[in-house]
Amino acid sequence: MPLPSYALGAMKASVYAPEVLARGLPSALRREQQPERNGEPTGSAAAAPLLSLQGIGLSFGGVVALADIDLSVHPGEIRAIIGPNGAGKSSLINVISGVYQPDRGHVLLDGTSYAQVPTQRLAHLGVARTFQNLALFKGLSVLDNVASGLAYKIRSNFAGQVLGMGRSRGEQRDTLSRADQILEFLDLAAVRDRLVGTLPYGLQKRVELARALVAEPRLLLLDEPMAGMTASEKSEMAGFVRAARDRFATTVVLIEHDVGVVMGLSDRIAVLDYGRKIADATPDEVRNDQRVIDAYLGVASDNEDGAGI
Ligand SMILES: Nc1ncnc2c1ncn2[C@@H]1O[C@H](COP(=O)(O)OP(=O)(O)OP(=O)(O)O)[C@@H](O)[C@H]1O
Repeated sequence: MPLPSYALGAMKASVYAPEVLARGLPSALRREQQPERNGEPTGSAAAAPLLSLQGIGLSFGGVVALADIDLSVHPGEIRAIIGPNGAGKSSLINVISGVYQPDRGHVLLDGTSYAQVPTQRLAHLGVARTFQNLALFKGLSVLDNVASGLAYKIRSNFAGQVLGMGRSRGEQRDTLSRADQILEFLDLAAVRDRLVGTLPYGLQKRVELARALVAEPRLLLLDEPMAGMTASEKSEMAGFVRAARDRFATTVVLIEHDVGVVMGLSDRIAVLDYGRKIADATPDEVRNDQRVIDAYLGVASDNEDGAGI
């Protein structure tokens, strides 16, 4: 479903307006609220990376979408990937989720190369994702949509499922119970039996998060989770993403246009520009990185009076 024009306008404005990037963030989103482990933020560089990208290159005809991208994301980290329009964010998340095969380089999850694992088996490795444009079953209930996030685990055969016999009955009970737990966790229990298509857009985005989370993935990929949302919905969603990381120890990689929200939510931020990674650092470092400022403004800013991202 295409995003409403007001949402696109807001997203582009947030990309190009440094004063938006520098704005104050709701206290619920401030980084000091994130959990610590032995005095270090969760996702510290001390642990081995859960996700590693090594020398990723991807072209579409003559267009270089990604060039020599390295990325290491550690367990429990919330990592944002940002960049101006056309920078390569979607291409990168599609490479990580196995939708695109890179022309060059390797994607490793816990040391295992994706090249050795068919894309459809990523869920079994513990990878779940949401999509930029909602990919929900609009004619099904919220509960059924969330339960579908566990479909890859159903082992019973088709006849067993249709007849509600044997192992399938127990599986069904377990699936629904887990879906109900996630609905409770994401404050969606009140709309459990509503058809997804009848819900406001912001709630549909949250249902998609619930469907990805129900399998308790090790790696959660979020493709513009706040796109089209109001400011308060974005703030709420950021809180849920952080809560999900805390509760399930999930590692989160997200791309998002609203850099103001990203700054408050992420442990580290990788910045792409024309398919290259130009920065990979903490929000504070990224905010003050001249290459990043230039990429977003599209001009050198020698005469900036300290206004950073
Ligand atoms: N399927 C495709 N076919 C041809 N070119 C593509 C395709 N997907 C992406 N590109 C090109 O690759 C480059 C990177 O695009 P990508 O969509 O990954 O950037 P992005 O940072 O996600 O942009 P946006 O913020 O506008 O969504 C762009 O030049 C784009 O036109």
